[in-house]
Order: sequence, then C-alpha cells, then structure tokens
Amino acid sequence: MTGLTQRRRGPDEQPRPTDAAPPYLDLDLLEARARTSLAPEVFDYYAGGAGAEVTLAEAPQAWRSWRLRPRVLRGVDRADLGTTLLGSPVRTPVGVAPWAYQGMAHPDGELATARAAAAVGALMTVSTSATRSVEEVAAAAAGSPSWFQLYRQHSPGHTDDLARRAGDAGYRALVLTVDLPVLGRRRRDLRHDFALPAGLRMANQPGPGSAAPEPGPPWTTADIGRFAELSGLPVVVKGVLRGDDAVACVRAGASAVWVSTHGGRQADLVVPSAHALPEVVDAVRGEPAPDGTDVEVYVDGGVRSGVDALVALALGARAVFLGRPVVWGLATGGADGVAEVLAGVSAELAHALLLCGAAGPADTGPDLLVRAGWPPR
Ligand SMILES: Cc1cc2nc3c(=O)[nH]c(=O)nc-3n(C[C@H](O)[C@H](O)[C@H](O)COP(=O)(O)O)c2cc1C
Ligand SMILES: CCCCCCC(=O)C(=O)O
Repeated sequence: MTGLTQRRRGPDEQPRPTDAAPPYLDLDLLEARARTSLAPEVFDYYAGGAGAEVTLAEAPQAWRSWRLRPRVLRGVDRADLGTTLLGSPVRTPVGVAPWAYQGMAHPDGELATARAAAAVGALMTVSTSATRSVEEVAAAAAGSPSWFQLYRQHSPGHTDDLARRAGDAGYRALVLTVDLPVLGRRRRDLRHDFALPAGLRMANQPGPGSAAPEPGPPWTTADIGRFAELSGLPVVVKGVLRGDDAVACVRAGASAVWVSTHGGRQADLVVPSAHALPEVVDAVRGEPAPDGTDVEVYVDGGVRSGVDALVALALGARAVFLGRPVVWGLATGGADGVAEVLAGVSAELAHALLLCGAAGPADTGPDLLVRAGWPPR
C-alpha cells in the first residue's frame, strides 16, 4: 500500500498532499501530490491540453452525460473482469494508454509502469517517445501482453525499423497514433519553453534524442496494411473520432480502432470520446478484422472511475485506457502507485458491474444506459 487510497474528505474539503490512510482511490489527491513533487513545467506538460483546454475539461464531464439503468434480480453476485484484447488474455479491460517521457515522473520510468501493469494483469501501451527502449520495456513486461505505439519519425526508414523491432520484441499489437499530424498548441508548454530535462533522452530516437524532430511524409490508410506486414502484428489505429474514418481504417487492414482526443492535447474543441464512441461502434459493426473476427473498439480520455469505465464498456468499448491517472500513480508511488491506480479503477468497475446486475465486460450493453436529461446533458 502506497497511501494512494485515502480516507474520504468532507464535501468542501480540498485534497491535501499530506492526507493519509485507506480505503478508496483518490485521483484528485494523487494529482495534488504530483503537482507538489514535480517541477512546474513537468507537471504542466503532463496535465495540460491544447488551445483553451476545452476538450481537456469536457472529457470527464462527457462520461457523466450518461446515466445507468441497473438491472435487478439477475442472480449476479460476482463480476469477473477478465477478457481478451486482440486475442491476448488480460485480467482487466482497464489498460495503460501510451504516454511519453515517463522518466520525468520516476527514475524507473516505463519499466516501472510495465512491471505494474504485468502485476495487475492489465495491458500497457508503450509510447514511441519513451525514455526506455522498445526492448527494455518489453523485457520489464516479462511476457505480459503489451502493445507498442508508433509515431511517424523524421526518416521513414527509422519508422519502419521501429515497427519491425516491436514485432521482434514480442509486443502483441502496433498502435498507430494518427491524431498528431502536427503537435497541438499547448500553451502551458509554450509558456515554459518545455524541453526534456537534461539526463533524459527519447530512447527510441536516433542521436541525442532530446527533441522531437520534424516528422517525415504524412501517413495515409495505405500505411496500415504496410505496418501490419512489416511488424507481423495486428494494427490498432488510435485517435479516431468519426465512423467514416473508422471504417476506412478497418477496410485498409486495421484490427481495431481506438477512440481518443489524445487527452485534449491535439485539436481543441473536438467531440469528446464519450460522445464519439457510439458512432464509431455503430460504423464498424459487421466490418470484419483481417483475421475474420469482430473489429475491437477501445476508448480513452477523461476516464476517472470504474463507473466511467462501465459507461464506456456499455457503449461498446472492449477496453478503456487511462492516461493521466497512471501519470499521477507513477509520479507519486512508482510501480506500486501505478498498480494501485489500475487495481483501484478495476475494483470500482467490478463493483459498478455488480450494482448493475452485470457479470463482466461482455455482459454490458446499451440497455444499461440512457442519456442524462434535465440540467446534466
Ligand atoms: C503526458 C502525456 C503524454 C502522452 N503521450 C502520448 C504518446 O506518446 N503517444 C500517444 O499516442 N498518446 C499520448 N498521449 C495521449 C494518451 O495516450 C491518451 O490518449 C490520453 O492521455 C487519454 O486521456 P486521459 O489522460 O484523460 O486519460 C499522452 C498523454 C499524456 C497526458
Ligand atoms: C513528435 C511527437 C511528440 C509527441 C510527444 C508525446 C505526446 O504524444 C504528447 O501528447 O505529449
């Protein structure tokens, strides 16, 4: 126990970094602690969004624009979170979204996150912009299913090389992030003139690896099949917010699509993931993945509790991924902190499933939901 799970606060009490003791996961408190322990420019890089941060602020609210319709008298007294993601078994559908520069949050960086995800039985997605190499993080995951997220590199040859290395290192899928044709305008980073601190480098970047180089030629849907072939891995396309794009990705060879606004860090004023998800799920229904199975849809953005995760599953997501909650876990408690966040949100999800008369992720569906009426919309 790292002390990340905390006593309940009174309604008007602000989280204090010094608060202590169990028994529930308090993500606001974790964030408050991270704010005090990290350098301001590092905290702002992790916490911030693009533009006026409208998308960042709306993401958690959007999950709350749904209301649950619990089922009763269904004889359900146990919820099992186990599922498969692209055929790999996991113990929870709550996974780790790719996030960059984890060495700024903790000296063990991505290695700590990989160990924690493996311990919890959660899937981790490793960023291209990691401070540890493709192979080092795979070794830390020790065979637990992990995916590698690919960014377009300055040299197309280097991008291809990363895709091949991911396949060779034992990752189970390649995640192409497609919502970063250019970097979002992140005012906090511009204000701080943010740069990777001395002593850290992007381990998958050739050369000093301290600054992201200009990316090479833009990707098109034709690259999906090419990367699947190069890596020998199923491809997941991350950063899709429209049904037509989702269908185009699947027809070009994607096995799954990942609904995401990049944590509000790219285009601002975009539709929240919680509202884009139903359109994407509807669009890919009946579209087969390359291996003939159903296309899987994942989602991230503003998921802050097990109830948020339940809403996502009921809307058709096969898995939900966490970004900043994992950042705060790593920054405040290293591998134990990440494990407590993943286990805490998963425990909340199991509890919410039981309260709704559902025995597991596959026992959810749109019948559990109604759009909130009256003031919450
Ligand atoms: C600090 C930070 C770094 C990120 N780096 C990456 C990255 O390297 N690759 C990527 O595909 N997405 C990246 N993302 C986006 C996340 O994968 C994810 O989409 C987002 O954080 C989910 O929203 P949440 O933080 O509200 O949970 C990053 C997000 C954050 C907060
Ligand atoms: C040129 C790619 C830099 C991206 C840095 C990591 C990231 O995705 C983020 O949101 O920050």
